[in-house]
Amino acid sequence: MKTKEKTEAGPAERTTTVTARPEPEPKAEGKPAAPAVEPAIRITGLRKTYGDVQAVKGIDLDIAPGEVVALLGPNGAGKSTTVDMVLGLSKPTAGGITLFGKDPYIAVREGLASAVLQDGSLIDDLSVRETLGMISSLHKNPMPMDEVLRRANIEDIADRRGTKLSGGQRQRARFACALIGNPQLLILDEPTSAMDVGSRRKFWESMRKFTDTGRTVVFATHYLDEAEEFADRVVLMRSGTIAADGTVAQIRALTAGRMLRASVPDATAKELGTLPGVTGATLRLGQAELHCEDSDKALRALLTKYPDAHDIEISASGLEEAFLSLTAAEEADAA
Ligand SMILES: Nc1ncnc2c1ncn2[C@@H]1O[C@H](COP(=O)(O)OP(=O)(O)OP(=O)(O)O)[C@@H](O)[C@H]1O
Repeated sequence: MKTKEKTEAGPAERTTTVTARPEPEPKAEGKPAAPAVEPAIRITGLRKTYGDVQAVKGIDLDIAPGEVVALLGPNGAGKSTTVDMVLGLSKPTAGGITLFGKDPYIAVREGLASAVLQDGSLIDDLSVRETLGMISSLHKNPMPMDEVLRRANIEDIADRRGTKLSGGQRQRARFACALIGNPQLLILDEPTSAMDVGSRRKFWESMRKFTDTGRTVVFATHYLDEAEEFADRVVLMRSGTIAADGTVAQIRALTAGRMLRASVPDATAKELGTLPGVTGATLRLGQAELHCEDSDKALRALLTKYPDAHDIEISASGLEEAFLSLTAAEEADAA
């Protein structure tokens, strides 16, 4: 595993890159026979422009077979545009993509790669089972129907038509459509956005079983807890570039420092923000969150100035803080 930090010159293209590829697990018995040498996804110099909008500004990315990668970024960062190109649904303006060494269109046609997209639809006049049966007939090595229904947690709605499904049920049915071809690479664009808490949990349990078989998953999400819990690597996009790339721990570490939380009566965020050791402060209903470069110094200063402060907690900065800090850099660049 190698770690490297790189800061490029131009502000719009500035990139903090931690390259840290978790070694893929050795192949267990029964794992799909992916070609060992080819990356599951190789992206080189990828660009996409829509008129004046540069949605993707020249990104390079390798994803190894067996990796589970979360694609994060604020709205408009270029995640969906990248995913569409990876799946061969839209053409790059420049650059190249291969999936297991093949053109994306061919890899998808051969059933090597499959996707759950934000706006995919089902066939309204068919039941979920019938739709799955139809898709299954197009594939060489489909997953058995019972296994798909179980993995996608849709056994109870298999005989319902597409029109009779709720948003979360449709999302699970679309997941089943992606699974039925038995793909080695699954790409998910905000896969749980319409799901309730229970369905989200079941979805990720099922996904864990899927990746335990050595397959590759790339998912775009706005739920940082999903990335934190599930991904072994995070790629953070910002303004069409890759702002950070590494394990969750490495991305977290990009925002050095700690978070000090406390109940602080009679304070203002401005005063708290000027305490020694504190780099930023928020205050809501007496609950303070202090971003600290030196939490020991900050704690001493806090208790000296506010002896009534209580319920104090100090923790390492989380992925959310890293995300906010790395995307705040974008706002600063834009200003
Ligand atoms: N078909 C299109 N025509 C013109 N501009 C587009 C098109 N699709 C995307 N864009 C623009 O490209 C940029 C990247 O959009 P994209 O949908 O890839 O972002 P995203 O990271 O997926 O955002 P979100 O999290 O909101 O889904 C945005 O500025 C968007 O407005």
